[in-house]
Amino acid sequence: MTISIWRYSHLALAVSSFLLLTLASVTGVILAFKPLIEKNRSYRPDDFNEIWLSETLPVLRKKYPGISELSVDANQFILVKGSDAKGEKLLAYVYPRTGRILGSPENPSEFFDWVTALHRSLFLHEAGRFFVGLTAFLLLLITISGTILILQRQRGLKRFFNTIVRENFAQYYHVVLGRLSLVPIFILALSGTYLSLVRFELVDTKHTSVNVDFDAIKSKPAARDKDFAVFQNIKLSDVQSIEFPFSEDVEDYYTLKLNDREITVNQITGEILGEVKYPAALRLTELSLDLHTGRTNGYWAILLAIASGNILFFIYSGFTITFKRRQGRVKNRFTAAESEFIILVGSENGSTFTYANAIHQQLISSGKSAYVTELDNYAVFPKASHLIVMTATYGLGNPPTNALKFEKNLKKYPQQQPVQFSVLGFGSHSYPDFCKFAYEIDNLLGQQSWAVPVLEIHTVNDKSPAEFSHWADNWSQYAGVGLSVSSELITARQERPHTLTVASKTSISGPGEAFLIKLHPTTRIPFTSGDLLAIYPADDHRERLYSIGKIGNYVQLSVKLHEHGLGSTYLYGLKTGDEFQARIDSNPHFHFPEKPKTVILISNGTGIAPFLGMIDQQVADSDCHLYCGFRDARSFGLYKSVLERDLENRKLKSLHIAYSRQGEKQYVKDLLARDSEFLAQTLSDGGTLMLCGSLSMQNNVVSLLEEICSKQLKKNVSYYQSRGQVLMDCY
Ligand SMILES: Cc1cc2nc3c(=O)[nH]c(=O)nc-3n(C[C@H](O)[C@H](O)[C@H](O)COP(=O)(O)O)c2cc1C
Repeated sequence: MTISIWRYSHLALAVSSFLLLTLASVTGVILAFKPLIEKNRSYRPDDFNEIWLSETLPVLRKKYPGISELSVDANQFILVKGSDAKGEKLLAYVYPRTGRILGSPENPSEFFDWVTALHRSLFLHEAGRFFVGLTAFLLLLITISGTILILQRQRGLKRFFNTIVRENFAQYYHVVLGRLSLVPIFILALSGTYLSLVRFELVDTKHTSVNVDFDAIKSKPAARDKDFAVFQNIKLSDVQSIEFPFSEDVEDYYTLKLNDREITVNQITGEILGEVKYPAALRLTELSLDLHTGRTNGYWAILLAIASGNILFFIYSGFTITFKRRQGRVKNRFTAAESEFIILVGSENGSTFTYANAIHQQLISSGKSAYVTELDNYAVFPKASHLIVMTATYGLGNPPTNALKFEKNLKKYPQQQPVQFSVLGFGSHSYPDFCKFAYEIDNLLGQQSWAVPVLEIHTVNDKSPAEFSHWADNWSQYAGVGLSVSSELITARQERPHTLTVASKTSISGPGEAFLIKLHPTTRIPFTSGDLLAIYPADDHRERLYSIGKIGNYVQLSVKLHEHGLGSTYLYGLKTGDEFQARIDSNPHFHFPEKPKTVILISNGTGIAPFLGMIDQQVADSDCHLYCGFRDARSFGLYKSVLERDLENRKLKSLHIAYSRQGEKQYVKDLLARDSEFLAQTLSDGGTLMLCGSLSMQNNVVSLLEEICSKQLKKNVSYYQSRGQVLMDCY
């Protein structure tokens, strides 16, 4: 069953029972102190477990000839009733071996009686008892659904006690304490439910008393009571109560109510006159009482008090979690049908809605029609020009509960006009399948004919505001929609702290061609290949990002000159020795693997830029392969000599080039299809694939990889993406 059903059941049960549960828990905590206070009076003989009836009954009867009854209470205090040697009323706790009086029973505490009545029946008699019983049963179901939720969260029994990822205080302690108090709460709930069933006679605990055949009672052979075999074989610890013979007449006998049966004993001969075993249900009732009240064991009583206290905490933390989840819900001003910007959210605990709402509000305040909804509400959006998907990942890289139907709906409702999309994954590196569901959605959208990627997928680790604002900056640039920088979540990032000097630049004959530009940071800045250079060509808010190849200590960019291109025209206009202000952003998700196995670099066009740096940073005999696509041999010419040298130096193990406008007219995807077995082997051996270039190349390559992975590895690409084995930085 899916996580949602269990979660909703857990919540529904908690909602329906929380008032009574609060009352039962508060009174439960108080009542747990009752046995502790009672046990504090020490009338329990130290050798309680060692005393045989033959060692105590004759002594007591001799000392108190008028004794009528002996009972052993839950505290293992021995109470005798009747009259003493002087004929006075006897009601006292005694030491059973000597009959010495230890103390008298105190009047029951009015306070505890009051709390007990409240706990058992809410002072509402039978109706109250029914509701209390029902609450115990609901608690049992809450415990079961809670256990299943923990099992799902921890991905199985083996990892049940593994570390819990701390999302927030309420969530963390709800699970941590839930795991610890699971057993006592389960026992409390089960025993409480059972006792209610007994109370309403839905469980049959009746038993018949022993039938004594008076005609068969013998008065011979007489024996001394201390020699009775039956007394020599029963310990005081097995006894609930004993009725003494009323007189010395042979027809009066002992009645022994033991823990598991009742027997009657001839007082002259010691012969057993009759025996009745209690039904299992009655024994279970006693056990339930012991377990539910902690009356027989002080440590258990303390544990019950803690568990009851925990229930109160679960009520608080459970509702806090639910409240947080609901907090993020959205109020839309526009309908889905009239909105240009559609924001789809996949969220389990609501935090992703906070980010979606921030973007929604900014779009609305800049005069756009925007609509936020859950991923499952995906449909045809007739006016949409932009689709933003923000989604969390749960469990084994699964969708959150409000995104389960998305894939089906996506196939069912193709958009009728081109829609630009961008996917932002929310996740945590504490889980092995980092943002896996977001990768899946990005790949799925990439395969839709109407969907036009605006940006490479971005991810946000542990709700990092910096990563979120990085995406927001990029999206706003590429989608051409200004997002106000006043939002708390989206920080303005137009700082240009780094000064760079142009060290060299290659020449081209005109727009459409690519050039290499080498820049030298004037101060020492830690950076590496795959990081990004942000420039502000018009000295305003407009930012252009370029992927860096680190060559020695130089920042090398490979740039295609676009006619009227803001960034490329600016960069091509720079001369050797010129200085300008920019910013180098670390881009760790696209760094060369630290402990590389086989690494396959895949690019088209100027996407080769970071790879030139990565290859340059290798040592000889590295297991690094480059698959790159160009229009023709001329466009490859810019990189030819460097790559041939890298091959010679064995920094690059193999080079595969596809020309799209020359010879066989191949794309990089065709080369990869040819070497599909090598790709599959690399992934299954833990190697890495890195993609840089155009988003359309990325889409083609991802669909090919999807095919290779499902056929040869029986996995989705997103599986490898979420494990950092398929890295992409496309634009
Ligand atoms: C039980 C649980 C399982 C999670 N599983 C994953 C996971 O497999 N991969 C991942 O990247 N993040 C995982 N996360 C992290 C969430 O996706 C991340 O915290 C996200 O920001 C939560 O968004 P939400 O509050 O909108 O649901 C998990 C979080 C929890 C509590």
